[in-house]
Amino acid sequence: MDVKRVMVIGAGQMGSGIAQVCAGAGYSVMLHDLKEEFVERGLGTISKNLQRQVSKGSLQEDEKQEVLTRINKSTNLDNAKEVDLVIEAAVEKIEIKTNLFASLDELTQPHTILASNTSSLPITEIAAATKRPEKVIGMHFMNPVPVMKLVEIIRGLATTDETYAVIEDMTKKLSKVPVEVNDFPGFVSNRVLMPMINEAIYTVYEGVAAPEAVDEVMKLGMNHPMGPITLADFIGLDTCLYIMETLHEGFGDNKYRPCPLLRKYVKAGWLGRKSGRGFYIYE
Ligand SMILES: CC(=O)CC(=O)SCCNC(=O)CCNC(=O)[C@H](O)C(C)(C)COP(=O)(O)OP(=O)(O)OC[C@H]1O[C@@H](n2cnc3c(N)ncnc32)[C@H](O)[C@@H]1OP(=O)(O)O
Ligand SMILES: NC(=O)C1=CN([C@@H]2O[C@H](COP(=O)(O)OP(=O)(O)OC[C@H]3O[C@@H](n4cnc5c(N)ncnc54)[C@H](OP(=O)(O)O)[C@@H]3O)[C@@H](O)[C@H]2O)C=CC1
Repeated sequence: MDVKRVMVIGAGQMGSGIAQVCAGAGYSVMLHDLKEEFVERGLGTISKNLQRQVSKGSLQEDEKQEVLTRINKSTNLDNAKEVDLVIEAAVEKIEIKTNLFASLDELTQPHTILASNTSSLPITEIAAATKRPEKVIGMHFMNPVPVMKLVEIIRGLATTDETYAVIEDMTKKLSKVPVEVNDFPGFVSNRVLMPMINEAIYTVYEGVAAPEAVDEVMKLGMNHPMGPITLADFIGLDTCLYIMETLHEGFGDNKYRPCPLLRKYVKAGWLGRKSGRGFYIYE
């Protein structure tokens, strides 16, 4: 099957990045969110990123316009009937994803592949909400999508080799590197990354060091491009908490208990960079 038309669900930081790289690689993209203002915000981010490339001379102005014209707006899920692939990048909540996938299964054509950009949730459970589990797969991009090379591809229990091959091929067409992993909580990326971030938040919670000091230790001592507290703010503290909850529940192991300070910040609406405040304050 040849993918030509893609719907990206969720115009947040991940969905807008995914839409940008798909349109940049020549795919026709529909960017979908619940409200027009969210889609507009996502398009604004894409336009800003492309403009940065124009300013640096790595993209021509007419190429930027071409990329933008390949992205259409959607606030009606019925539009999914027009596409060959859906990439879902809504919030990291299992009930939101299973509801979306059940609706998409009804709305889309039989050949359409349904992919989720989930960070940690079981692909097999998302697939079970549909009557086409063989065409459901995890396609996990990294943030910021236009920059990061990895796409972790996750097979659910019923995902066929054919579905895998289509997604692997598309990942390469997006100039990304696919890595295949199995369906266990947090897959590989967040099973390794998120406990480190959670532990870094514990060091702040327990008064071992200030956020700035924790970040400096990991940047200068371990050569990480961003310290773990800055990275948590960058990912979104809500997303970090949901991933820790998935690991905790999925493995039943106390070593994955989310730090109470992380919970407190999310309850306060301090979600990190995207809400203007997390461990740090953003203008
Ligand atoms: C939670 C999950 O499920 C999985 C995840 O995604 S976990 C998060 C994974 N991501 C990371 O770990 C990111 C860690 N941070 C980094 O790698 C770097 O800090 C960074 C790439 C984000 C920025 O790099 P930097 O060297 O500090 O900044 P800068 O020099 O300004 O940017 C480097 C390039 O990235 C681009 N860039 C930076 N931020 C960007 C953004 N948000 N969107 C698009 N492009 C961006 C810049 O335009 C620049 O592009 P060129 O090379 O073409 O000039
Ligand atoms: N942040 C990261 O670093 C990474 C995140 N991911 C995963 O990508 C997904 C999205 O994360 P991210 O982009 O950071 O989150 P954001 O909060 O930035 O964006 C999510 C978007 O999805 C919208 N949305 C929520 N529910 C629905 C729905 N039912 N239908 C359509 N749109 C909906 C939200 O709208 P509203 O604001 O109204 O809720 C919001 O605009 C999550 O599953 C996350 O785990 C994967 C890799 C990295």
